[in-house]
Amino acid sequence: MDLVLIESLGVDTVIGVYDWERTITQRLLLDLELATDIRPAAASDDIALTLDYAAICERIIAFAAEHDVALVETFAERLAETLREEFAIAWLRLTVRKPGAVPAAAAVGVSIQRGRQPETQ
Ligand SMILES: Nc1nc2c(c(=O)[nH]1)N=C([C@H](O)[C@@H](O)CO)CN2
Repeated sequence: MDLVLIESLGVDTVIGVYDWERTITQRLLLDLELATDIRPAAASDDIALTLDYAAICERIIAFAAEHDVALVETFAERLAETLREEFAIAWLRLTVRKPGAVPAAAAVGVSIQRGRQPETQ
């Protein structure tokens, strides 16, 4: 299985369960592993035949700016659904970290996998 990677993408969004969190934006850090067969793009050197990580980052940043939820779980689930609808992603692992939410921890968050993991060839 081939993966397109996005590591530590910083996005700003309104997120949190407490009243004070409804009045500010907070930064989330996202890691994504996106399954796709990279061989057609590699053979032709054509961006149209792979997942364009720049376009996906841009979409994620816009998604974060226009959404407002309480839980990181909700953010992760809705983002994964949106990306799978809009891009040809067979399977993804999405990790959402909320740095500073718990002062004693470097970050807290969730990691989800959605879709069908392609067979390794
Ligand atoms: N499993 C979760 N636990 C908590 C969340 C969350 O989104 N998922 N959120 C909070 C608060 O918003 C916290 O991040 C504020 O510091 C608490 N627990």
